[in-house]
Amino acid sequence: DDQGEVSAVPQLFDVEYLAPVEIGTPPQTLNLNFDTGSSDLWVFSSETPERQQGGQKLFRIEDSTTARRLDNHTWTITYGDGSRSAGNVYTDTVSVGGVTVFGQAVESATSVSASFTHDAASSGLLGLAFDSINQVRPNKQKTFISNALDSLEYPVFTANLKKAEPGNYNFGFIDPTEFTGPLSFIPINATSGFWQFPASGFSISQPGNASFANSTAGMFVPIAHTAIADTGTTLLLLPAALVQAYYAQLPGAKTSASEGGWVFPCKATPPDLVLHIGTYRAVIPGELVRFAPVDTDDFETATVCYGGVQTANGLPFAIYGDVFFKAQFTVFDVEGERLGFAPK
Ligand SMILES: O=C(NNC1=NCCC1)c1ccc(Br)cc1
Repeated sequence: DDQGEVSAVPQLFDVEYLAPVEIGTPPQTLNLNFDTGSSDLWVFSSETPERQQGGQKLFRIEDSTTARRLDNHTWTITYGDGSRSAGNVYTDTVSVGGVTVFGQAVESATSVSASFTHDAASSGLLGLAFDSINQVRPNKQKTFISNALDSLEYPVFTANLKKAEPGNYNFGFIDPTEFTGPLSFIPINATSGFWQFPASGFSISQPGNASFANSTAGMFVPIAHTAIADTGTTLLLLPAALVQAYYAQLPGAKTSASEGGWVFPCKATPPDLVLHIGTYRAVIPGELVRFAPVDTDDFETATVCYGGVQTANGLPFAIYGDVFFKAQFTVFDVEGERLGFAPK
């Protein structure tokens, strides 16, 4: 019986974005991690072993009069960061932001890996990628957005994440008050099951100088890459050559084996990173690259900061994670298989 100390690292910085989901009858509200990088809706439940629970609110299956076991179906999933979960499958009524789906597959965890156990705030995940990569067997199940599509005014959802404060996801409409410039759409390739798109490279601009971002002053570095839009990943993970070229512009930036990535002096404000996506110029302000202090708990006293831009080592794609969505309002056009970006 493991009596070892379980140290909880306080989540002081935008590690993940949770939203309330109502499951069952009467509705049980759980905060789930909305993840455009996966396609399973799974929850900590009354079937999750106590030793693997870490304070999460549980979906109590036996308390829902509309929960139905999907016999002989199971699921198992491994995420890009190596975290894992697995279990049984039920169908039940699920509501998100006033949108209700009857008969939604709700995957109950009978096993979760340590990083999920130690994340008390998250009761599971709600996948928003394409049905093709749902992990229920022998019959794949549909995602919440796939099931909800016909009941939405427009077949879209949007992400409006923010630094150090709540953001929001909208389902079925585009709220023009949530972004400033024009929306720029690009087609995605859904063959992989992800929100996948090509990017041509990057340029650099001095912080807060948007006009500079569009001028030729910040030379364009043509490091083309394939990316996925993934709200389930915290950082912006890019090809090593691109990350190296970016941090080369930041005095004192270096890779740290102990911190597991690129770090730099906290006193410096990194240059803005401009990602070239088709004709769209996605400006990632340097203050978002200044992701978290490393040697203390606050930016004012820390000397070393951890970068919000890191290398997508060993991954098949670049991962445009939450750091990206804090800078760009994003439309996920499910029916049109397009992504729309706008500054905000
Ligand atoms: O798992 C992925 N995104 N979501 C989540 N990560 C951690 C918990 C949820 C992921 C998907 C595709 C690639 Br390529 C890399 C990572």
